[in-house]
Amino acid sequence: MPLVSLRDVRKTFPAATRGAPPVTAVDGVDLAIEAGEVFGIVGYSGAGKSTLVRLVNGLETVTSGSITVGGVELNGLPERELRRLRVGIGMIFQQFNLFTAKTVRGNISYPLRVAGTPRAEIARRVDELLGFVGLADKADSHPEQLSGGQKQRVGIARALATSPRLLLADEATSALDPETTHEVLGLLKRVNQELGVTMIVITHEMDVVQTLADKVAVMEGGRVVEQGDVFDVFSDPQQASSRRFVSTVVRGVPTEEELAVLRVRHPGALVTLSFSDGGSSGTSAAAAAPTQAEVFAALSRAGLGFELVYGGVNDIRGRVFGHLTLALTGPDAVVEQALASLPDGVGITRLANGGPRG
Ligand SMILES: Nc1ncnc2c1ncn2[C@@H]1O[C@H](COP(=O)(O)OP(=O)(O)OP(=O)(O)O)[C@@H](O)[C@H]1O
Repeated sequence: MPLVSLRDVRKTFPAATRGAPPVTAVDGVDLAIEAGEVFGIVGYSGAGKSTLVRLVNGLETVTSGSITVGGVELNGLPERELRRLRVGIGMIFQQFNLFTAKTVRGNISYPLRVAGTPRAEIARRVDELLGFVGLADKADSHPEQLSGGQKQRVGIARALATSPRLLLADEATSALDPETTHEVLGLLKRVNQELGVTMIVITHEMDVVQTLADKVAVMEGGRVVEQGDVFDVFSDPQQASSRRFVSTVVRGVPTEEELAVLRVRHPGALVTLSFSDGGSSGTSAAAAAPTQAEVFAALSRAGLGFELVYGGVNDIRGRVFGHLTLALTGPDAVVEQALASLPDGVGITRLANGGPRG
């Protein structure tokens, strides 16, 4: 049985102003999150991601549908039971949400004090957590004396204080610089792997999904438009709306603005070739995918001139996919013949000349 299960979940908020229609923030979502998994939820701002996690920890109630956590149905659960359930769910936030008047120790011990844990036990647990997040020397500091990364480590330690099975992270690294993001992601990975904590991670950052998540759901307009294994969804999204979102976060796909510049600079045929080598853990189909060298050799054999004008490679836990945009020079017939001669397994997107755009 999944640890978290959502069935046809809807959440509608009343209109903010009189006469305006109500806002459907979550619109018929089905998800199953297995114990031990890191599940990413991605999508544009306003897609309904935050509302979804607030429903999972019972901070909001569903308008219709069902959410179970550890087999317990949240809908209609009395407040006391809900509070008990929340002890098993940690949450971390973009802005850390630390108590500024409390020390690091005070922040981390807070959930344990609320839960009525004996003093000696609190002291022992907080020391353990300070060690785990690498802040033993900051126990008596106040949040304003800490860097952003250190604040988030306190946030993580506080969220773990009651030993939850589930951790919800809402844009937990979005306020951090890339290096600090990397550190915090490393810590979250340890939380999953060493402590076995299941995670739901909301993010708009590719690095986060790439580093942490096993599975991902793409949300748009309150709906999950696509979900599955991270590598599959990011290397080969099946739905137009997830393709649009994915192209904004993966490396190697030019933005509309960049494309406009490329089209001016390279008036001939422009194509993006997509590769997916699958890597060591790839499926047999992915492992048989052509290498870039084979593709370049096929283009040369066809007598086509080409120039690499844009590109990038994405590595998701050793499985690699990438996009290369080439400006092709040669008569139309040769371009067509060369593209037709490319080995199977190479995605071809025409960006200019002789086909649909984008
Ligand atoms: N309490 C509320 N009352 C009214 N409308 C709300 C409320 N909370 C969220 N919404 C609306 O629901 C929709 C989804 O919001 P939500 O914050 O869940 O999206 P999101 O994907 O998390 O976006 P962001 O990344 O910007 O936080 C938005 O249109 C938002 O304005």
